[in-house]
Amino acid sequence: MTKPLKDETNICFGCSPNNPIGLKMEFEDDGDVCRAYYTARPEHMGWNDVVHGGLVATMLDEAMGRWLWVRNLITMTAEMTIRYSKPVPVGVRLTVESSGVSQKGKLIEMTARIILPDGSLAARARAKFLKVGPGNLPEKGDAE
Ligand SMILES: CCCCCCCC(=O)SCCNC(=O)CCNC(=O)[C@H](O)C(C)(C)COP(=O)(O)OP(=O)(O)OC[C@H]1O[C@@H](n2cnc3c(N)ncnc32)[C@H](O)[C@@H]1OP(=O)(O)O
Repeated sequence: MTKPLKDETNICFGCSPNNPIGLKMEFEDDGDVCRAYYTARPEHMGWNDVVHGGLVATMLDEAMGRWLWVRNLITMTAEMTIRYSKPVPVGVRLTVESSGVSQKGKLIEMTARIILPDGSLAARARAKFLKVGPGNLPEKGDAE
């Protein structure tokens, strides 16, 4: 298994509780989906109570990276496309979800989305991750 994410040497900007300026996202696995409930803070704002687009990308990247990490897939983000459909407000409970799409050799395609409290889709990402370590994408429905 990969290094535990709660390890005190983990200072990941997205998920570590040890990074004083990090997002501190907390994920749970729900079958084939990795999910975080996250409320962005005022310091995450671009302007006008809207979360900075780069941090929206970070949340999506983190969700996909996390999905892979807990499945022992050691990867790096190689490409990511984001559709920003609605402004993501600070101070509201967001649902950030990711799932695996496909694998071809070292290339793993992933998807992620941010859902607002009213159930509408605010942003979605498609990304390619390149494997830099062992492991393969589980078949759909495979339990952890
Ligand atoms: C819990 C943890 C959560 C973490 C979430 C955060 C994750 C991150 O943000 S990681 C940081 C951001 N990403 C990076 O810094 C990555 C920087 N890039 C790199 O290090 C390298 O380019 C890396 C590792 C992606 C690929 O390097 P390397 O293995 O040498 O790849 P390379 O030889 O160029 O390509 C391998 C194959 O993949 C293909 N490939 C590479 N990139 C792409 C792409 N974007 N799309 C399609 N194919 C690609 C190449 O064409 C090549 O194919 P083939 O073998 O058929 O010729």
